[in-house]
Amino acid sequence: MADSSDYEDDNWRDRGLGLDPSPSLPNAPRTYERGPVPQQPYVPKPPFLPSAPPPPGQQPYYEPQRDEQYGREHQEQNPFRPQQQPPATPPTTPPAQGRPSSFGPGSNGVPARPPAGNGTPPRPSSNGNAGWSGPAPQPNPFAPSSPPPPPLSPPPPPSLPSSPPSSPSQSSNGHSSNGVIGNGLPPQPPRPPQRLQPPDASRAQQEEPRRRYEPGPGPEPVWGHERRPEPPQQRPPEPSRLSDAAQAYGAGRSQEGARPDESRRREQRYDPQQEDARRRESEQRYEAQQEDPARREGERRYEPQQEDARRPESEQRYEARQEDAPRRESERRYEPQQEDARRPESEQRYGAQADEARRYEVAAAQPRESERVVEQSTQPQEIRLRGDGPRENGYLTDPSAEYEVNAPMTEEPPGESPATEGSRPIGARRRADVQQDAPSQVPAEQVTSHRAARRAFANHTEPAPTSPPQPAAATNSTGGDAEVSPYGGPAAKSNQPAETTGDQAKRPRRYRVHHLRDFKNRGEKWAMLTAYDQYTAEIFDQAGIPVLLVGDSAANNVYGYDTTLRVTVDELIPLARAVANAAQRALVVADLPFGSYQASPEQAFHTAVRFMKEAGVQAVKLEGGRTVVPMVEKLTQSGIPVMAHIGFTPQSEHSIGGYRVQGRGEQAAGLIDDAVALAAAGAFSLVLEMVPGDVAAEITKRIPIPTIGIGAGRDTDAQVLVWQDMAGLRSGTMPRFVKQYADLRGILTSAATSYAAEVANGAFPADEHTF
Ligand SMILES: Nc1nc(=O)c2c([nH]1)NC[C@@H]1CN(c3ccc(C(=O)N[C@@H](CCC(=O)O)C(=O)O)cc3)CN21
Ligand SMILES: CC(C)C(=O)C(=O)O
Ligand SMILES: [Mg+2]
Repeated sequence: MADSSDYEDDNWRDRGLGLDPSPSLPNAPRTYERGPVPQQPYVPKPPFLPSAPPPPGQQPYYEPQRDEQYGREHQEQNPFRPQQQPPATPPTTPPAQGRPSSFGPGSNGVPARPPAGNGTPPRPSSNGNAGWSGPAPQPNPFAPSSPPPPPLSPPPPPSLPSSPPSSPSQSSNGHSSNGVIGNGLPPQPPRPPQRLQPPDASRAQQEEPRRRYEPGPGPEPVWGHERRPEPPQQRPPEPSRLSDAAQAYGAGRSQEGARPDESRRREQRYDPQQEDARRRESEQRYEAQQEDPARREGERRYEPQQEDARRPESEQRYEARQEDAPRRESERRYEPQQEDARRPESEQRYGAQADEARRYEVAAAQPRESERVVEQSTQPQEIRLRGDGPRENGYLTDPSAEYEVNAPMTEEPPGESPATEGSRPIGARRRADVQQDAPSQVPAEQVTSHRAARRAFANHTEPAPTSPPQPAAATNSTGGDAEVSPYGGPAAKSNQPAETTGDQAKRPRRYRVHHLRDFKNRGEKWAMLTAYDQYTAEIFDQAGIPVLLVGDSAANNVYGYDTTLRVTVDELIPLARAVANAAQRALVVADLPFGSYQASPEQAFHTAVRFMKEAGVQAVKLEGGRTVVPMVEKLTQSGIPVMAHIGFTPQSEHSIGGYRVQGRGEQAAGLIDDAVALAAAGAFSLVLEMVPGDVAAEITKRIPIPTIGIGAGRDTDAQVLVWQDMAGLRSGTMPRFVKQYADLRGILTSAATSYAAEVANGAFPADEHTF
């Protein structure tokens, strides 16, 4: 029986459950991560990581020394860590041996690059051989020399552990919370017992659990999982204990076939013939578009001189992979509403975007003679976005102080003169200044610039009703949920498309936490994407993505760091501001960076307030299980919605010991406990990263808040992917859970190559580009 002492004395941390007792970084400073926290002033002690960056200009960031710092073995586990390149390897040479990946060449699903001479210059690096999109994609930077390490525990059994979570040896996995438990590190200070909610159901029956986010009728415990709108006879019995849960889970599985819509979906997923047909249909439509003579004048303007409708090699490669390569099981599982999301179709629906893509593709098939000339210019540049500059780390210098002390805000009216800008903190500028560039803030009468006009056009050609599968949920709870600020101000949004017909009318003005809860209640799945800038935010927002995450994955997808641990609050806030400003409907969530919330609930509060004030996000996300329950409580009680994140928590990769699936075998119980505790603490949703599918399914049933899976199977309430993975912008080895829906990298490479070639051969600029 897990009583509150399980949490008060932190016994649960010490139940080593098959964890590597000596994960990486035994000597790493832990000041930010686990300091003797709450009462002590927060004093940054840089360098906070084992390898402080070198002074500017001294040595390359990814110097070999980092091998020594982290160890070769660890580095090999990190698919995001830019590695030293074999200098002799030519850029177009695929890796001889790579970690098995569905996106690498060879046996992993990506056909080798076709020979040159088909109109598209060779890509500097093919899938499967490059690292993050950050610094210097070089030949084969990620070809590991050994296969990934075996998982900590054997593959998950067909059913969940049968022991109740009250068993001390199983009620926690020891590190599912944040990956730093049970590894020999000093325990954290005890937490106030009254704040913690035991996850076991027996206690739930004795006490009225918190139901902050519990929707729907019925006096169910907060960890009840009767949330999905399934026929009552199909519901498994309410599991009050884990053993029951396992039983119920099994029952739920066996009844899957009884759910006609579900089984139909799965049949479709696994029907290659149907898929082929859909693909060909899509391609035909796409080809028809290529011939479409009805192009807008404004687009002709950008048309290259030498029209060549041949699609670039990049697309052929992309499609070839989709068609020919043996697709992995995981890809099939994650197939969205099948071909709906395939590019040609979506291009058709998004007319303007399709034409734009075509322009690029036509351009990509341009001058071949000059390829050799521009080859050099298309080589990956050594762009080191990683800051060598001052490293303030973005942490509050004094989290015990009031926010206003740390970052004073001057709430000045929008019309204020910019003359005072320099003297104010970034946050003080707020939207008054930024909104001019934010599509959501530009009134129609101000649409005078080319960009603004395009925005207005795009708004009028918003996604057709059939795409992508929009959660219709928002409707009921929002019906006429016109999100007009009662306080006036930027909520005018006069360029926002009118809520007219189709799904547009079903979408709320702004997705809010309760809409996500409604989705879950109705069994409607939805997608979250990361976004780090204005345009992606705008695009995803208009595509109907209800939640955008400004992830700390910006570390490796924007800043070029090797892990998310490096990104700071000060680095993330500007990105979050751009996204929040650009997103009209989406709920914008920002990750709290590593070190910015673990110290204490107060620290978490101050950091979250910064994101709310300075970036304008509507919610924050933080990683960890029961260890962060006090932080979640503090934030939610302060009016800050919190998205929790358990399973593989990248900020704890060094403690976890690499990129590993979490919650296998006996760890499952602890993970479930974490999920239940976080829901009880008030989190509005829960990310499950790299969690076995059956465990994620069980958690999804158990808690009333939406679960968002990434590498957690199909049974979570929602999915999330890093957008550069989803759209094929970055190269390199992809995690298994990634599916690429486009080849942006190929498109951009072609565009840049063609541009450079035309500049080189004098084709650009032409007369029409000249004033
Ligand atoms: N571009 C990008 N995509 C992501 O999914 C992502 C980021 N960046 N940055 C932050 C975290 C880190 N994440 C990661 C990183 C690596 C693996 C990975 O290598 N997984 C392997 C091994 C799994 C195993 O050992 O079982 C895989 O094949 O999925 C997974 C998640 C997810 N996040
Ligand atoms: C992968 C998602 C969930 C994330 O945390 C991030 O992008 O930072
Ligand atoms: Mg993150």
